[in-house]
Amino acid sequence: MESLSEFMEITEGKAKIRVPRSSKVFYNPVQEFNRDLSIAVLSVFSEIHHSEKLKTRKRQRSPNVNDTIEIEPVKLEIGTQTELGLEILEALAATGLRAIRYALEVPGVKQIYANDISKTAVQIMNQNIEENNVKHLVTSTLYDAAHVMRKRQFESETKFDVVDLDPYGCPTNLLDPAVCSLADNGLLLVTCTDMAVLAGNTPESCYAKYGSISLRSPACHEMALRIVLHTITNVCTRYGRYMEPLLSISADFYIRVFVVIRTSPFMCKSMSSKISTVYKCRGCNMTTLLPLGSAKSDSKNMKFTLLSGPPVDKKCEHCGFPHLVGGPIWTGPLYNTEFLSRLSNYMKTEEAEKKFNTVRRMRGMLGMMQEELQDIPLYYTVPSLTNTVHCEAMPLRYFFSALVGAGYRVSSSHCAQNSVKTDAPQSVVWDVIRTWVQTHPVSEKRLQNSVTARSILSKQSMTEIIFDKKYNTVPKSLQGLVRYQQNPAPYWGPGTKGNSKQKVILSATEVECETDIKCSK
Ligand SMILES: C[S@@+](CC[C@H](N)C(=O)[O-])C[C@H]1O[C@@H](n2cnc3c(N)ncnc32)[C@H](O)[C@@H]1O
Ligand SMILES: [Zn+2]
Repeated sequence: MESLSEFMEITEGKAKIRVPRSSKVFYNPVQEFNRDLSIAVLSVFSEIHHSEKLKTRKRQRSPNVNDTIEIEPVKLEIGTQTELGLEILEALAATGLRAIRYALEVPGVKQIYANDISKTAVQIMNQNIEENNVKHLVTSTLYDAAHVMRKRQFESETKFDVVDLDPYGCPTNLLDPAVCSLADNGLLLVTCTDMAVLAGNTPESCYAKYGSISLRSPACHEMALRIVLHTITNVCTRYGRYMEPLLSISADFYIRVFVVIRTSPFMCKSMSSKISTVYKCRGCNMTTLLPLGSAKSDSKNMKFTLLSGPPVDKKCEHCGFPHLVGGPIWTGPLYNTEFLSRLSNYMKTEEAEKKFNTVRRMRGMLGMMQEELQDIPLYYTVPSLTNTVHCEAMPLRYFFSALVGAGYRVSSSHCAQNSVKTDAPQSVVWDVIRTWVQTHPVSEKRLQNSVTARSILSKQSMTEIIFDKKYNTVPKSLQGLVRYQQNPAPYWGPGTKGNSKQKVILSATEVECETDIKCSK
């Protein structure tokens, strides 16, 4: 062990921890947002979990009580052991910071298990647990994470209520034991930092790790989320279980999903209708989805059918280029709307205001998620559309107003600035661009050099498009909130094994959007 002078003290939330200056053990300050959000999610989840447990207990004690049993909300305590509280595994705990913060900040905890495979990490973790006075709530272990989870699955009477996987890079080798060690209605929290793989730089590695081909596209960050949700679904269904996302977030250099794991062999079968293959045009980037199956229910039964494909012609109807095939990806919802609204209500409280350094960013992100069209997977970005035809940039609000005026629904995505989700057909999206080009013409030279632009612009617009310069894409409720984090902090990026020095990119500034178009730093 290093001497005390070789440690630096870090305060985050209610925890004060020591990390060796040599930084053999991982501490990434940029992940504070990730940890804050996890604490907020767990706080809300803990309340729901607790009242479910109380209901189950009441039912067991008096079996004749019906399903509509009412439970008075109980104020759960923080920092003391709650009998029916959460049993949480932090499988890759490093310095123990996250686990200690869970103990000091999440209400209704029964026990937290903080595990790491590194001996040095566990030594430092033990010291941190002691100094934060949470020995009664946090137990450390020095094992391979898979071993801890399998041991729980096979040797314990109860399973974990929460499993948190926060690895360097890819978590998929731990998903099977994680799913098997979770109780029914338990919560799985997963971080993935291998964004290059998930965003389409190495589709073959993505297939090897996640069982899905990633594609480079403007919507690659949402596609990354959907690849991971597909992978978790795929693991779950092997065990007669399925997952339901409470929250899925793309932030900074990583993604993080919070999914509830439930058991139902019947629901497992219907998952094929929520997983789709992706066809992406090589020329104009338009993406078309083909679900693996269809599940429709009448009043009595669920009917499963196979679908015919492909959903696109050999050549793209807009630009004539062929398609790349990617996926499969999850095409069900990214969020549970009821949970989102409970979480954002919690975020508005004074308690949250005092507790989290990153509260403004969390509010902004959650607000955006609540606005997002849940039934529309993937998004366009306006710069990518205008770049495809080489025309002048178009403000996001013009694009929104054109689609709304033509009778379609629109929203942004929290994953990317200038993003547009819409139920408008692809041809209408191009009609907006065609109409824009009428007053913002593309140079003849550029047209000559781009087959894609020529093909798209040679067609007549079939939709009446009106641009409303005054349209505001940011609802009043979200104005003044931090929506997209643009300039990350020094040492921004995921850590790597055995090296805690990260890429240095720009300075730390939050971006606040009063309107949708320009974000001032
Ligand atoms: C990204 S860090 C965890 C950071 C921590 N969750 C936090 O929020 O501060 C990853 C940790 O996983 C540990 N690790 C890597 N492979 C492991 C395995 N198979 N089992 C347990 N721990 C492992 C590493 O030693 C490292 O401390
Ligand atoms: Zn095309």
